[in-house]
Amino acid sequence: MISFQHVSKRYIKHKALRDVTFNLEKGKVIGVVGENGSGKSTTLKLIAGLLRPTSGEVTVDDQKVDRGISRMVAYMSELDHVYPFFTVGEAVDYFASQFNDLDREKAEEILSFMKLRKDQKVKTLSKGNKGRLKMTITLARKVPYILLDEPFSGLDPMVRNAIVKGLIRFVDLDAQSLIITTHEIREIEPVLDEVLVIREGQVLGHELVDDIRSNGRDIVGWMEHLYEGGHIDG
Ligand SMILES: Nc1ncnc2c1ncn2[C@@H]1O[C@H](COP(=O)(O)OP(=O)(O)OP(=O)(O)O)[C@@H](O)[C@H]1O
Repeated sequence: MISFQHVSKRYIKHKALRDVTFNLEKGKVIGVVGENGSGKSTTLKLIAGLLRPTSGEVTVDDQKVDRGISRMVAYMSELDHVYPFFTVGEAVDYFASQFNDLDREKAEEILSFMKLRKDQKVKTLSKGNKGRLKMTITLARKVPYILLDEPFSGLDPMVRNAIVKGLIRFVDLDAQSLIITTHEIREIEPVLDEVLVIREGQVLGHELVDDIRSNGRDIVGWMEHLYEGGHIDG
């Protein structure tokens, strides 16, 4: 379980998260959604141990997050982090040398699903294909928590649905959780178990998708309702 207890994060002047408390259970696909600048990436970076909370505590499976957390958490950032002169195959080899939990067989399977060739140079890949490569490298790691920050940016809408479904195929929900920040709520809705809505650094809503549906709403309808009410919990 991932747990935030009264977590605040301040960047020099700006308070990106304000006294946030929530738990994310294991074995689920969780969407972290909200407007630009609401604090979604900051939340993921705190789980990945790339940032430290200004106050409060973040734990993963009861372990306080520190640098060693990379054994439990695979994080895919929004930014380019793959050396441009590598081929796709070399990029996979490089990350396999950095993370001994990277499953090469699975990486090959995902590359072929993503329609990437191992001899392609990273610098020649389109933005969408770079995104696919980053997703491949992250999803191929055998860790309990996989974090994807805006994985669909740059992907054309025609393939987005297929990629969303593929994501699930490559996650072992008996042993792994997938946590995704996204603005593409409608595309991701079919695979989500749980949604966490962040607004201006606070938790605006946190609900199981089944519970949202049993109230006769879809996620977008539920979010509209939340934003209208301006209800803050957590
Ligand atoms: N390194 C930084 N230094 C200063 N301010 C930052 C830094 N990173 C983020 N912020 C600010 O913190 C707030 C939350 O940023 P964050 O990136 O977590 O939002 P987000 O919800 O992921 O946004 P988006 O949907 O645009 O990616 C924003 O106001 C942002 O400008």
